[in-house]
Amino acid sequence: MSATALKPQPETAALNVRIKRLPHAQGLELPRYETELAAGCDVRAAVTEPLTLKPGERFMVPTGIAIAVPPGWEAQMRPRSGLAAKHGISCVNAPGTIDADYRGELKVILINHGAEDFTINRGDRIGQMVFAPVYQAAFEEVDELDDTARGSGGFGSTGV
Ligand SMILES: O=c1ccn([C@H]2C[C@H](O)[C@@H](COP(=O)(O)OP(=O)(O)OP(=O)(O)O)O2)c(=O)[nH]1
Ligand SMILES: [Mg+2]
Repeated sequence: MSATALKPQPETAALNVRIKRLPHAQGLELPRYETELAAGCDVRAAVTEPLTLKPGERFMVPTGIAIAVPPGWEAQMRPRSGLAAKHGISCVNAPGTIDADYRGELKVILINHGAEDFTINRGDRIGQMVFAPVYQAAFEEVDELDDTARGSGGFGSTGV
């Protein structure tokens, strides 16, 4: 990759995404990129009252928003590293997959891997969405696949 290609390209056009605020998200910030070149935009908890996750507990936390991901794209719902490092909070299904044809409320399936109770308040930034291009595969059934050096070796076959 050339040095030019490695430079940030702030002029890159953003992806247009329609977003709908649901009634229980009144007054909440919409997803936002916290820094100029952030990959993920933070989504907020649209809980009406504080929600406490005990160690080991999980909960589908509402975000109060619905989006229309453009065809050929997906949104990934990912954990925030600060919550993970400080409190052991993650997404059970990380990265969550938001399909381009999904129109329901976005939820963040949080789990408390920490040793302490963790309380989520209305408006807390609980996850981040990353938009990525996707292809659907056109599967072609065959009797044999081509040989490779790896073959069927996997799951640690190259050592640790
Ligand atoms: O973290 C997530 C993951 C998924 N979803 C929503 C959007 C996604 O398009 C839909 C279905 O997700 P997925 O395909 O991962 O779940 P599934 O268990 O396969 O459900 P379905 O049968 O509805 O596809 O649920 C979220 O709101 N948050
Ligand atoms: Mg699915």
